[in-house]
Amino acid sequence: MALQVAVGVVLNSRREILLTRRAVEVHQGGLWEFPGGKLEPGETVLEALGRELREELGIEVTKSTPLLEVRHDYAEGSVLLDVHIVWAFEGSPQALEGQPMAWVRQEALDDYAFPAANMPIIAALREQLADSELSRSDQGA
Ligand SMILES: Nc1nc2c([nH]c(=O)n2[C@@H]2O[C@H](COP(=O)(O)OP(=O)(O)OP(=O)(O)O)[C@@H](O)[C@H]2O)c(=O)[nH]1
Ligand SMILES: [Mg+2]
Repeated sequence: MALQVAVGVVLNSRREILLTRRAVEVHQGGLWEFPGGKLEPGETVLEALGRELREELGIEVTKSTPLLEVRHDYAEGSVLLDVHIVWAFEGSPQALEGQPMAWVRQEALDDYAFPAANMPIIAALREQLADSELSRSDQGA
């Protein structure tokens, strides 16, 4: 069975994307990722997302929407990434686990090295952001 993982694409008011870098010694170490982590027994994806972002960044998610689910088979085992866009949160994100952190514009995501499972996330995110920009300009925002 695939390891279930809750993943958050956290956006700020400038529509920049929060990336953190995985520690060198862990699975997919040294690569950039979206914050998140494994579901604990009995937890829903949204509960896990809230807990992981609280633990890793010290923020409270106040608005999120599902983006996509990605299954990927690594040599070490399969993961099922349940990815949500975090449109709003309380608090100011800090790298509480000492991980490097960066706010990155969508156009600059190609400059960062991600785990292989993340490629479809970035494609879906770009579509979603393009759609939300269109609806924002429709509303004169
Ligand atoms: N958080 C996160 N995990 C990802 C991403 N892409 C990806 O393949 N993964 C994989 O998902 C798995 C679980 O993520 P994790 O290591 O963050 O889990 P966690 O926070 O619960 O870790 P812990 O065991 O240190 O508590 C890892 O095997 C990781 O390589 C991503 O963008 N974000
Ligand atoms: Mg994690």
